[in-house]
Amino acid sequence: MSFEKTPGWLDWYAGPSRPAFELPAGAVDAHCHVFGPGAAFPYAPERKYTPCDASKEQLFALRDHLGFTRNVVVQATCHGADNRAMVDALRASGGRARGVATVRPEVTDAELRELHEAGVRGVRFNFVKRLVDAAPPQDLLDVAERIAPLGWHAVVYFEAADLAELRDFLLSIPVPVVVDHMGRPDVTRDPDGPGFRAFLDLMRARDDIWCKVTCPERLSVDGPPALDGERHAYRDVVPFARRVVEEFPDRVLWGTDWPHPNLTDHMPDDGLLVDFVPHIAPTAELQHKLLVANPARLYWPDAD
Ligand SMILES: O=C(O)c1cc(C(=O)O)oc(=O)c1
Repeated sequence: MSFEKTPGWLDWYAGPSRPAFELPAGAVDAHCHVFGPGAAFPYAPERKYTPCDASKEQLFALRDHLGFTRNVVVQATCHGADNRAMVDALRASGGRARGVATVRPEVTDAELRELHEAGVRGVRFNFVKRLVDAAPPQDLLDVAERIAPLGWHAVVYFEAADLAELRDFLLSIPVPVVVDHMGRPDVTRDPDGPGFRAFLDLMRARDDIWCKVTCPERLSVDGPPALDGERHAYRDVVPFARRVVEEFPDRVLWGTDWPHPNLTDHMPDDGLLVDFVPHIAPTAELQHKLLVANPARLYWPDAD
């Protein structure tokens, strides 16, 4: 099957630079995706965008180029609940990738076990309206009950404006919760103001809520973008991410978000994106927790 990508959609950046920041040994890119290729793994009929292809081989090449050891491949919404492309990447990784799946309430226990055996350790609940038609909360809670015995967690993606409405639901999820992209704060606001305080309060409400301090390229309003050798990209996002890293050093994760779905303004150089890390995690200890120890605890708890 051949697909035509959504107009205005930018392809991922080929030939990224090597980061100036040297990643610690064992670093995990804890948020990235594969797209298709569409000819082998067709995009879902219910998708809200059609991406360019971004294969597992290209993901693994980026991992090696940037200096990561492992990946967490998160099911992208363009594949709906068809996890085959993501699972194919996990199986090809030789144990160097774990996954987060999207499942429907009717998923069988045998299917969940098969996903587990492939390396899946979580499910994704998405509330971003431009990406999905959100499932009824009770369906999601039923799924969460089903995955609890497997030791999985729920990855949730929502907009800051929807947090007040979602808060009680999020707090009722009976497994650990990982919030994508800091709950998408409005970085033109004060990081000490009510909007981001509501997010930090959510993190404080349970000690098993984690946060991905990811996607500065999506959240930034005044850049400058991680392009053309820029060493201080996305400065407006730094106070938000750093706040989370410093208050919750043992519950933060970082990832590239490659291949950066739905960017229409600019496409970051992933090498320069890695150089964002020391701005938000300024000490070697914080960097090690963020990039190595935390993702290892969540995704490879049995590894030595
Ligand atoms: O903000 C986005 O557009 C976005 C989309 C997806 C997805 O389509 O799965 O995943 C992300 O992490 C971010």
